Formats: sequence, structure tokens, C-alpha cells
Amino acid sequence: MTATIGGEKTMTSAVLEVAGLGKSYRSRAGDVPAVRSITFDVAPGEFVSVVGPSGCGKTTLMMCIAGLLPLTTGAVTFRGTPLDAPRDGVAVVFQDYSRSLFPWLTVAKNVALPLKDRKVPRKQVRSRVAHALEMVGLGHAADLHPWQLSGGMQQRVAIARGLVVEPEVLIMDEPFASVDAQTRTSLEDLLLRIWAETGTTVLFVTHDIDEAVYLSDRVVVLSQGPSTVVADIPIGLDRPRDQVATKQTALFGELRGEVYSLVMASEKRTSLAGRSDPE
Ligand SMILES: Nc1ncnc2c1ncn2[C@@H]1O[C@H](COP(=O)(O)OP(=O)(O)OP(=O)(O)O)[C@@H](O)[C@H]1O
Repeated sequence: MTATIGGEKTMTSAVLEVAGLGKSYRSRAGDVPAVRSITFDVAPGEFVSVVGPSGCGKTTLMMCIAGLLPLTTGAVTFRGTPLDAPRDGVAVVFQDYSRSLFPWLTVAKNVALPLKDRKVPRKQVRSRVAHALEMVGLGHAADLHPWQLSGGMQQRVAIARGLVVEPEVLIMDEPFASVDAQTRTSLEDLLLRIWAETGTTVLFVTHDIDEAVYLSDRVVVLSQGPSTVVADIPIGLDRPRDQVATKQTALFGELRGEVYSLVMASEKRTSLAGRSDPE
């Protein structure tokens, strides 16, 4: 496949391939489809966002891709091998930092958790935790507890915990949805800086279309659930991006409008389909 990385076109093979992924939940009333059939791939080092109407199955899709939920149909491959269970090389950051951090552990111990089962020597654990905390600007907070930190700082701890395993792919499910608008923009820029420095591939779910366009190389738009891919839009904005200058460009406005229209059209189609015709 051809990918645009750092503004240059390169021939690459995908690091992550999602092929015909479908997922239904079991209920007493029968199987309830959440994701119908999703196909896309992600090249090494790409930043790809997934957007779609509320409830279209974005979280379900990410849990399936991360190997945390079994698929009903289709396949996910990571570097060409099936990804059907949590794997080294793939880390996940969730929206709700307050439920994903352990309040009784220090920040450093929270960040070190994923290394526990990996038999990493203690000295290396210390240096990797220190490095991950430095990357998110929390080098000074290692001995504090999560409850002593602001919401934005707690989410940075959760990001450091994802980074400590030095993942090839970082999956993020609405990671900034629970913080205020100003904190959100600084976390977006922090993430872009880490992405550029580490070369980690990022697969990012968001409700926020501006955020998806601002951050990404590509935006994958899903239909209303059970979802399929309705568009895969390349985001040709220059990098590095800037919260003011980038968002003032005509191209940003066009891309934002295009993604909005697709999501709105998808929502409208569903509400029309759900309305019974007058007799
Ligand atoms: N564990 C579950 N059991 C049964 N149904 C579920 C389960 N988890 C999610 N669903 C259903 O699957 C569909 C997709 O949910 P999901 O949370 O993946 O969507 P989403 O796009 O992430 O939602 P939102 O935009 O609100 O964050 C919804 O109809 C939801 O009710």
C-alpha cells in the first residue's frame, strides 16, 4: 500500500489490517449486531482516527482490534499475524482514567504495571517508567498518587502507562473526552509531539470531528450501528500542526465540513429508516 508519512509518500506494508470485522453481542432476545463489517488498514507510523455517530460501535471496534473482545466475523492482523488476544506491541488507553488508574498505587507504580508480567529487570523498569513519565511531562509526579493530580494529569499517567511498553501501535478510545476544552488541546499537542518523537502508530477514536481532522493522517468515518466504513479521508494538512494556524486554513475548514456532512448524513439515514411511514 501507499502511505503518507511525514509528508512523503512511501511504499509500506500495513502494521494493522482489519478485514470484514463484525461483532454481535449475545442477549436473551438473540444476537445484537454492534459492528457489521469494517475493513481498513493502518501503515506503520500513521495517525488514523475513527469517527461516527454516537453508539455506532467505535468502542466495540477498538476492543476487538486490541484483542480484548472476540470477533464474530472477519479478522484483525498485526504485522501479518492474527491479533486475537492482547499482544505485546499493542497498547490501549481508555477514556475513563479514573477507573483505569489504581488510587492506592503511586503514579510510578501505576505506570510500571504493564511491565510486571513481562519479566523486565527492575533497573530497566525504573528507567522505562521514568522515561515514559518524562515524555508526558510528569517526571516530577512519580511518587504522588492519582487522586493528588488533576484530570488532565491523570490522563497523562494513563498515556505514560501505554507508552511504557514501547508499543508499535497505540489504540486510544476517546482519551480526551473527560477533560475540559483547554486541557484537551494541550493533551492533543502533547500526543502529537510524542507521536512524532516515537514514530508509534496511533489508532484514535473520538466524537470530536475537529480533533480527528487536527490530529490525523486519515479519518475513517463509520455509519450508524451496526457500522460499516462510509469514507476513509486523507488529511493533507501540513505538519507540525498548530491549534490556531492549522484550524484557520481553508483546507481544515473543507475537511471538517466533509467529515461533518458524512456523519450527519449517516445519522439522518438511520433516523429516517427508524421512522414508520404514515398510513
Ligand atoms: N457488552 C455489551 N453487551 C451488549 N450490547 C453492547 C455491549 N457493549 C456495547 N453494546 C451495544 O453495542 C452498540 C455499540 O456500542 P459502542 O459502545 O461500541 O458504541 P460507541 O460508538 O463507542 O458509542 P458512543 O459513541 O456512545 O461512545 C450499542 O448499541 C451498545 O448498546
